[in-house]
Amino acid sequence: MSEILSTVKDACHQALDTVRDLSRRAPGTITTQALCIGAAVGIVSYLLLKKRYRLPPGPFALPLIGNLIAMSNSEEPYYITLSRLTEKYGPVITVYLGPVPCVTLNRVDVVMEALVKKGGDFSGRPYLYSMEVMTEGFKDIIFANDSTAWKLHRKIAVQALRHYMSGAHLEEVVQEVVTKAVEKMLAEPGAFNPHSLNMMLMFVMLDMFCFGGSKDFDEPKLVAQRDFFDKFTTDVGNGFLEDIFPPLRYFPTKKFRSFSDGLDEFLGYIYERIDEHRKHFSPSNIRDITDSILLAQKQAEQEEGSGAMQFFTNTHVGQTVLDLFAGGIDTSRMTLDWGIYYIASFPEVQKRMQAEIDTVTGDRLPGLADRPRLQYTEATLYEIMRMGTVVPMGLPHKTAVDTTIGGYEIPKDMMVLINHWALLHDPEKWDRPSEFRPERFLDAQGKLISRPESWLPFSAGRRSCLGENVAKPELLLIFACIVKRLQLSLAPGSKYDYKPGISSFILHLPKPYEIIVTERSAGKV
Ligand code: HEM
Repeated sequence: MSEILSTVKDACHQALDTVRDLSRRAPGTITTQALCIGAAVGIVSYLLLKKRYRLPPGPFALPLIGNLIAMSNSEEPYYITLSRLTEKYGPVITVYLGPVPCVTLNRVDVVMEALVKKGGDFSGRPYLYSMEVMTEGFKDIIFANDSTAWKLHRKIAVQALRHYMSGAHLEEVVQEVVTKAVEKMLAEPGAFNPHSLNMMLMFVMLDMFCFGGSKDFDEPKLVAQRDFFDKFTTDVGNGFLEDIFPPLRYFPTKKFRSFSDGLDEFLGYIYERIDEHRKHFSPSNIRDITDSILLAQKQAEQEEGSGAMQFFTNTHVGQTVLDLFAGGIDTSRMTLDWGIYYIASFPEVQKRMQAEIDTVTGDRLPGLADRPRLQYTEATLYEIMRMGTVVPMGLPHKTAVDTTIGGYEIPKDMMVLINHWALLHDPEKWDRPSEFRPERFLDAQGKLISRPESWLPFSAGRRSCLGENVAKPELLLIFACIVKRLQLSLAPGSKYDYKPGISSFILHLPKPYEIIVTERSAGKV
């Protein structure tokens, strides 16, 4: 009892100090008084929560606003700020997204403790209103909380991807789509920004994987979805006020209304494609990922009966397809933007890739069977992914129980973010982390070393990326086919810059740049 009293006394003293400070700075007005009272209430609750749970330390957070002002600082993305703050607070840092506390993990040992050693404690997803809307009530994989339905759909999606990887599909689709993209690049009259083309390359590719879609880069429906998607990921990456301040859900902001209108169209596109598949579905001819998921739905119905299908409705099917389609496009197209940028910026790396690819493939395009012999090219991909860090703060996790991390107590239902940028740029783990050096992934004989412990772009544990085994060979083949056919260089106006252009918690893109491409004589296949 006396401990609780002294905690309350301490909290009140600290709150009063802050209120006095605020009143001294801007005395008199009603707004100031309201701010002071708000500050006092916020600080008391914050300090009580902190004392009760020994929460990890972190920078001072304003009541209601939390650390949002510091986070929106355009000078430096917040994941880089957090990496610097580890010197003061250590690797586990509490920040406030508005009034919502959130624990960030900024070093590989605490990340592995959370995601692997105590995997079950950290495998939830926090409730986000915008994602509830997007996932039609969390009937998806990516944002669904740890549940029976999530486990089932994750398993089905892994099976669908494995089925797809078992044949020659991946290699054929990559070679065909990259050949089209290369033609488009060569048709550019001079320097051009490859962003839209990169995005379209991934859109066409995922459309073919998921729906056996058209290879046409100018297909109007696909172009419209691509343009929506670009805006959509920027909006989602910056978050919605509706997630933080619930009353706004009844009076949505313009940004939220535009998100929800675009989403209706995007979902319409996905469901239209699935409906077409249902009409021509045959279990003996599985054409693509959608067919694989429809097959799983049919098998579940035969085994369990229609009464047990509440976890496998048509909405679940639509959302699983959406997870693979959108999850696959977004991360890969950002990796492609970074990759083209680095390859064009570092001619000596490009030259080594081309020499390796030419030796291994002669006068044909690279294929999956070449992968073991494309060690330098694979090392370049890993370095692109390290430097590019396309999902810098990962996807949010949530604790399922009261637990601990790095010696701190973390209450149940706490949002937890993994700072992938910090792991991939940790100076304790990487020699000169801001330099682009693929050879850091090779041994003295030029062979790939085993995965460095701080290289976790796909995360780890129960929630780890289920597309890792598709994304790595797919991206390797894309880069290998592009540099086999083309010589890339930065256009005279574009200079290499280590700092990102666009960034948010789930977005990390280079500054807009232009390239010049020419056809290689050794690349004629
Ligand atoms: C460069 C490529 C990619 C990167 C860097 C990447 C990274 C990630 C990361 C960091 C997560 C969050 C893990 C966590 O919560 O701890 C994730 C989750 C996920 N990724 Fe990927 N990903 C990539 C490609 C793909 C592809 C190609 C697909 C599908 C075809 C995919 C599907 C998913 C799904 C469905 C999840 C959610 C898993 C769950 O919540 O259970 N990703 N990815």
